Amino acid sequence: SASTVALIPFPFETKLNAVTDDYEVGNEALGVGVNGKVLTCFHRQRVQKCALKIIRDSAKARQEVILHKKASTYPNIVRVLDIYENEHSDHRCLFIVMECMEGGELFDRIKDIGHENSFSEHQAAGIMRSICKAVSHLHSMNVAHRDLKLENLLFTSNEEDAELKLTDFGFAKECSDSTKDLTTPCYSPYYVAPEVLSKSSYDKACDIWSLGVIMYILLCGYPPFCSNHSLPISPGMETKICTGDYQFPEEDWYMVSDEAKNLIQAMLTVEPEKRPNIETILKNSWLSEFTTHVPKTPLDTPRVLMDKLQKWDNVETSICETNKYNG
Ligand SMILES: c1cc2nc(N[C@H]3CCCNC3)c3c(n2n1)NCC3
Repeated sequence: SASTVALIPFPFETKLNAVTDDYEVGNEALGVGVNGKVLTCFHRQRVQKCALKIIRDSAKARQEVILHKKASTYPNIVRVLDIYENEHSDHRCLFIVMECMEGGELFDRIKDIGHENSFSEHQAAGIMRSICKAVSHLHSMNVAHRDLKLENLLFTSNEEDAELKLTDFGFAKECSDSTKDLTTPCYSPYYVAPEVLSKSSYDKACDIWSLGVIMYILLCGYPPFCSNHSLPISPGMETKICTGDYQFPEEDWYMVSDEAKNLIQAMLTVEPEKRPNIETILKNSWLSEFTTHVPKTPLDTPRVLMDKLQKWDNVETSICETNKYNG
């Protein structure tokens, strides 16, 4: 059965004693993710509040833990403090102890801001810069996150100057460098299939698309692609995504700068091979000079449209296969 499949060993020290030896586990659920819940926990000696994510042990779970731990030394990534391998309700589980992000999800901060005060293009640029820095760290170590969304971006505190960090590596994947290293002996050029040559480098490109969707939502409060009825995804919506069919409705976008719109358009390029990479994105003037350059025009985030923005937990959205573009 799956549980007897040989599991890849961890390339770092994990703890085999009970997590409750060292932490008192709170019963407050901080959040619920695709593959596990997040609780509060308190270190008994250090008297430090942390976040605890419990996932059932499997090859996929180990991949998530290994990649998150590897990335967690970077500033804009949620820090992993301890990993425990424990039995839990007679299943082998992995307990990931992380720094507790007291400010909650970016998703909720946008909804709150939508109802309280204006949310400036300047603030949106600051947020995008933090997210792009996290993504550039990941891409520099050839890891694609593949699940960039407002729910996976968390603030360290509720203060104005809180830091924004990326979490949830359940879909993350090591991917070969975008400039395909044709010398690696993993395939013979005569026999290599097109998807082998192209697929892996597109994992990073899919992160850039998600950044475009996040930036669009930050600036107006609703997503560029949504299904007309309340279903999470619909054939009409999938067509709009695959053909890059979205608009900047004048009534919500007239006060947004052209630089911002041009940057979104670049990130929402349908062909992955034509999409700019994260280094190019970070050099964009809207991001690099946002301290002086980006206008501070207040956006009146549309309140009525905020309801369109919903959490899509546990929805397997059908992503357009890259080979549709090759057709
Ligand atoms: C570390 C990790 C973490 N994850 C959290 N929530 C997760 C739940 C699943 C979707 N991504 C975010 C929350 C947190 N923290 N802190 N604090 C408040 C909510």
